[in-house]
Amino acid sequence: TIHDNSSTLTETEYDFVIVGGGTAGLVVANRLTENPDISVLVIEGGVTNTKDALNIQVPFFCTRATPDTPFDWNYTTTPQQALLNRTIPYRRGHVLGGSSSTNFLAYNRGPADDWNRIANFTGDQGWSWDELQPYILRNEILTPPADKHDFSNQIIASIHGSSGVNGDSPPGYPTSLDDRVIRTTQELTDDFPFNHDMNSGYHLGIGWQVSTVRNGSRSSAATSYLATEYANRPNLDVVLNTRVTRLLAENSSTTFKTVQFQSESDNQEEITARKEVILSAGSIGTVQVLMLSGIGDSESLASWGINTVLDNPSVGQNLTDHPIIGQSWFVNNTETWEKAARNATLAAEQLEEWQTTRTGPLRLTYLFYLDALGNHQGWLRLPDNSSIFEQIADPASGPNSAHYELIFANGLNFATLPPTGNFMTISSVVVAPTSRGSVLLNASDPSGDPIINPNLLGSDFDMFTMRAALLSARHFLTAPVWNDYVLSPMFNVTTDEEVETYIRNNTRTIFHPIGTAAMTSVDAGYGVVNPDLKVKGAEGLRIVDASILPFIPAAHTQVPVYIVAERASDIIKGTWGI
Ligand SMILES: Cc1cc2nc3c(=O)[nH]c(=O)nc-3n(C[C@H](O)[C@H](O)[C@H](O)COP(=O)(O)OP(=O)(O)OC[C@H]3O[C@@H](n4cnc5c(N)ncnc54)[C@H](O)[C@@H]3O)c2cc1C
Repeated sequence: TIHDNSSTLTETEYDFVIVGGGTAGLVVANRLTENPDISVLVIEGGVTNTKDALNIQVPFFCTRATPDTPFDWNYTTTPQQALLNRTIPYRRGHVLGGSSSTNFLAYNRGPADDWNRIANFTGDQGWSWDELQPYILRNEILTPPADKHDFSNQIIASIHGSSGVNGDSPPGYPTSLDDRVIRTTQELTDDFPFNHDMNSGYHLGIGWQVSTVRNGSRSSAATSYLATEYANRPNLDVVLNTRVTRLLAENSSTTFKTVQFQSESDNQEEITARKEVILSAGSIGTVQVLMLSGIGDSESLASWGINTVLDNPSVGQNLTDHPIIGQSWFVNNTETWEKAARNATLAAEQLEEWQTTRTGPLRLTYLFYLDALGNHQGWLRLPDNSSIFEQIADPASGPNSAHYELIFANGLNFATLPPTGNFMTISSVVVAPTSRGSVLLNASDPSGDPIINPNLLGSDFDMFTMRAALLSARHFLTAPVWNDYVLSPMFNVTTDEEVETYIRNNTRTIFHPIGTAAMTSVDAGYGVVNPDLKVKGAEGLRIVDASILPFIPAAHTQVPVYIVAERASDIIKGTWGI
């Protein structure tokens, strides 16, 4: 049952209490309640995903779901040193389904070596690519694209899940870029080879993007893992609009089975887990709850007026994220996003088409501004002889893992659309960054917004790679097939100095924070959780969300989180024999 607030909850104890009804939390809730004898409560701070939710449901409207909406926590970063001290909105889903309800829908499993590195680093081969295959398939149900076209030359259906929970599909509507992107992989094959399916474990090259879209609408953890048939389970309660404030340790021990939350009337109430509390509040929320509960670096906790229950300096450190920048060009084509963006009647017709048939351009994960996704992605490496490798060892997880990504979009992705002109945009993303940031509490208001510093482009490698990725996007457009299409760059950014200034002025985040409660081997001496995701030094407490990833995948992060949550559910079932 889904409750709007805690006043309608009748139980005060559940077998498991899950903090955060987001991407990971709803997977675990679903899997644990497959056993009718096990009771689960999910406590979600955000709002329902079904009211006023067009911006969540329509794939094309994904950039409107956040920021500055009730669906977002509306965080802001600290001034980013490498970005001329700019602060950046740091979007996080504040809604059932968490960030899977507000993200930009790209489906990426990451390269095999990303998972193998985690397995080797943690000493648990269960995290290896091969051993994770059943969990990858358990998550996914590949569905036909909205326009029902034959997609056999776009992705390899046989490597995708066909009986999982979370729907995805290849692009549902063709764009005028599609043929040209594919022709480029023929004209510049050495630099931009075609990859028939980037989710095979080998992701290098340019390929067709899969998105978490089912029947033309967003598929989120809320629409899939908490579909009506699951939400109706008598052993599952989900309470919305209820923020967890901290966990309480049992009489001066380090057993954390009681969750304190803020009720609608603003009282602090408590609920207890008979077996375990599972923190799934995401890379920001999870470590904030840990620190408010006295789990963290003791000196920092003292400075915030919080008694230390479990000293662990790793909590909130190791924040890793993907920086992104876009470049746009004027193009010789009127079939771009600008067409509907400048024509309210057409936009209304397209919305009507989506509402009646779930097809048409709105099916696309087109973004009206900021970061753009389109029908293709590319995963690419710096040349082996790049000068930066004289300074640092290759930070990618292996020789088949990308350093950067290109994303191709059929329009302009800036907030203010000029009155004339049609555009295309290629976004460049550093996907193997070496800079690390942190999430800390705010000394003047520890339970208010945390201090988030993703430290974007905070290393020489990241800056070097961003520059190379930006130039790579330009190189892509030197293929002859673009000659009659690309008219001129939107901005004249030519000299080394201009490129650097452009990067520092325009880089943002693609919202993939991970690593703040990192998983390490049992005897590592640092890190926050063990390979079974139990919090080091604590009893009754596990973490299942993006925060446990020790390294950032060279991938958009929702599918890695789904994979972690599927395996975690099995680990938890194993612990309790359920
Ligand atoms: C704007 C945006 C675009 C993105 N685009 C993509 C993309 O295209 N493809 C992709 O793969 N990934 C994308 N991502 C990243 C991906 O969505 C996330 O990595 C993933 O969803 C994180 O899952 P999670 O379970 O760790 O956290 P979340 O899904 O964010 O879940 C955390 C949940 O906990 C709740 N919560 C937090 N604190 C508390 C508290 N104290 N009490 C109660 N509840 C709490 C939150 O409200 C939220 O529901 C994007 C993310 C964003 C924000």
